Amino acid sequence: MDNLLGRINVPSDIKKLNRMQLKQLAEEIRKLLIGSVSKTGGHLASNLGAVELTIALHFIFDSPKDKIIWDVGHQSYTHKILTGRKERFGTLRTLNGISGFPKASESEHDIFNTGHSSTSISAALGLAKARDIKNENYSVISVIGDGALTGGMAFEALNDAGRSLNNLIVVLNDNNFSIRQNVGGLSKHLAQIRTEPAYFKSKELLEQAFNRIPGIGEPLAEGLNRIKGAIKYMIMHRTLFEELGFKYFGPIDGHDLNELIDIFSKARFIKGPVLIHVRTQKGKGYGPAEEKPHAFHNVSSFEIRSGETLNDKKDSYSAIFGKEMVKLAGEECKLVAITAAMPDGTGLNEFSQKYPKRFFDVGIAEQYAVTFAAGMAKSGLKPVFAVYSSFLQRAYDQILHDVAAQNLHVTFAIDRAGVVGEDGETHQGIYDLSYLSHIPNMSILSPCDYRELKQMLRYAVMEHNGPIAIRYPRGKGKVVLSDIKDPVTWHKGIRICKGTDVTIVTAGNMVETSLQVAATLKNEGISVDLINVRFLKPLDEELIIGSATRIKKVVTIEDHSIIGGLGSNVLQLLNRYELNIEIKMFGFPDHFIGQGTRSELFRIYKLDADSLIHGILRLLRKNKLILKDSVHGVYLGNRSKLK
Ligand SMILES: Cc1ncc(C[n+]2csc(CCOP(=O)(O)OP(=O)(O)O)c2C)c(N)n1
Ligand SMILES: CC(=O)[C@@H](O)[C@H](O)COP(=O)(O)O
Ligand SMILES: [Mg+2]
Repeated sequence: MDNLLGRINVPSDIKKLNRMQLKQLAEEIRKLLIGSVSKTGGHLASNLGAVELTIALHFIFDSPKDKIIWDVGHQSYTHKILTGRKERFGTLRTLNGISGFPKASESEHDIFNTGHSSTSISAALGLAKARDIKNENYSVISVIGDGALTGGMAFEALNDAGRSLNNLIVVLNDNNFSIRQNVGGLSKHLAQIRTEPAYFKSKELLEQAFNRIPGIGEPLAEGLNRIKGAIKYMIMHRTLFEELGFKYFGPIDGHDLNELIDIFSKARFIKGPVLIHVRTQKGKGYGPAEEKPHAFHNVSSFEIRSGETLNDKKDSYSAIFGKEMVKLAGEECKLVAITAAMPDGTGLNEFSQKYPKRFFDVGIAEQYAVTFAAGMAKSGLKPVFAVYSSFLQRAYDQILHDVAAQNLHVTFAIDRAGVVGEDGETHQGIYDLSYLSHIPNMSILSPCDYRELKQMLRYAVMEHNGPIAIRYPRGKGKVVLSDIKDPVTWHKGIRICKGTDVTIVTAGNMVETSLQVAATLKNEGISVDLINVRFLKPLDEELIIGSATRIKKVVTIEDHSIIGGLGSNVLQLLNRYELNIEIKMFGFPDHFIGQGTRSELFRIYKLDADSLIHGILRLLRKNKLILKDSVHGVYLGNRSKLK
């Protein structure tokens, strides 16, 4: 059979295909998606469900003149394939490869960068308003999933869009699934529309129906009209979207190209905001993904025949956190767990099964989750909100205003803290310290291994009182990193090894790297005073100042942005005590950190052990601690490191 995908170089090439060919194109794209994502990993299930939807959009609309905005953007792979990136598709999510999310810098067809949920309707409305002010003529389309629609921002935009006089198209891609089962009243509303479509009718259809009834059809008197309205409400429901001012079309079969093309071709000429409700199946066309859409939401590389991945999810900080939560819940009946649509990713699945009444999935609603937790804490419960670092960015004011200002005992289990890797810029969790450390009352910890995570969680829930955050990275860690077993005590750090030449202040996953650095430097005759602060806030002033004043050379190492991170906080500490001590900070610089594996990113940003050793040696050389003909003969053999 003729390979149709080979003929598609720009989206307008699709318009040359007939309906049968479009169907074939969909199958070719599915094959490419499965084959390629099985190697690179990625958001397979969502993309398999959006193939026909994307083809139909590009068949009717003229990208980039018409502007398509993908909410979250994790479902934009077919769009990428159809807009000139099929040859590079094998580089998806890899270092210097194409992004797993829309990126304006990558293509003119990627109108608006996304990655975090529920932004597309706001952005689309902004673009549509700008179009109208500038008297331009094009369509603006937001494609949003049923999960993303649970985010507050989506509602704020729907509320405003409902009064728009000009065309704006919202395509609701409803697969009845978020990363797991979707939750909440809205999800129920959508399910009702899906299963009882005749019960819900658009206003236009209702009007037509009533106008056909003799005697009522002609609007003879206002009174009659009112009666008509009352009857309508008795026998029919309108969708929420119509109540908000949208013209509603649906539910449409999102895998039927004819239906999709038909509705899109009409929608572009309608005045005012339009919502097209499309039903799709997450994972469509690939058995294992249809069966377990959650497992193929963001899958690592897998074997196509069996659908099996090599990734052992049980060996991760998230899994250890989840296990410890279950244990703690057995001891403390006030403990409750909250997630914003991420029960799998945060490790809370077992908790949700064992303690369903104490588990709350609030949907993609981080802001609400924080204030919800504040309410619970106010009433004496001990809420733990497990959330990814980058998604908690959303809830800054709720943390400050609702939790910290009232000194409420809410625990923030901040997963994916530090660089996360392949998801790239939007997902790197390297800003949480910057947005948390300046908040009064807040304590922040970071475990260096699984044992510390368990200790810290226990401390946070059982002993602490007030807002407290524990930040830990994506993926695996060591079970036990050092034999120091000190209990977690508020603001106390630990000295892992005592030294005389340089102080290293670090925490979390960078303790492991710093241990390697210290061991190599020791071989070279440099002795490191290695401090694991454990508490990133408040810092162990005595320990840090003691070491810094004794050695006078401080290095900080962190998996975080330098600005507002551990190094900055140590510098402020030295400044507060008016100590003029040299400090060198190793962390991420002031620009967005792109995609790549975590180890690639550490290497590029000189946060791997080798680069850090090199950096510290340079610093010491500058300080003339290491002389050209050092007494430590070893240096002579390693002088290249000092250049
Ligand atoms: C603010 C924010 N919170 C959480 C996430 C993580 N997340 C990414 S996709 C997703 C589910 C989206 O569901 P839906 O919109 O229905 O898309 P589907 O995958 O079902 O196609 C979640 C929770 C995110 N990207 N942004
Ligand atoms: C699109 C999105 O935001 C999530 O799907 C995220 O990619 C999940 O990341 P993890 O794989 O780290 O859970
Ligand atoms: Mg969905």
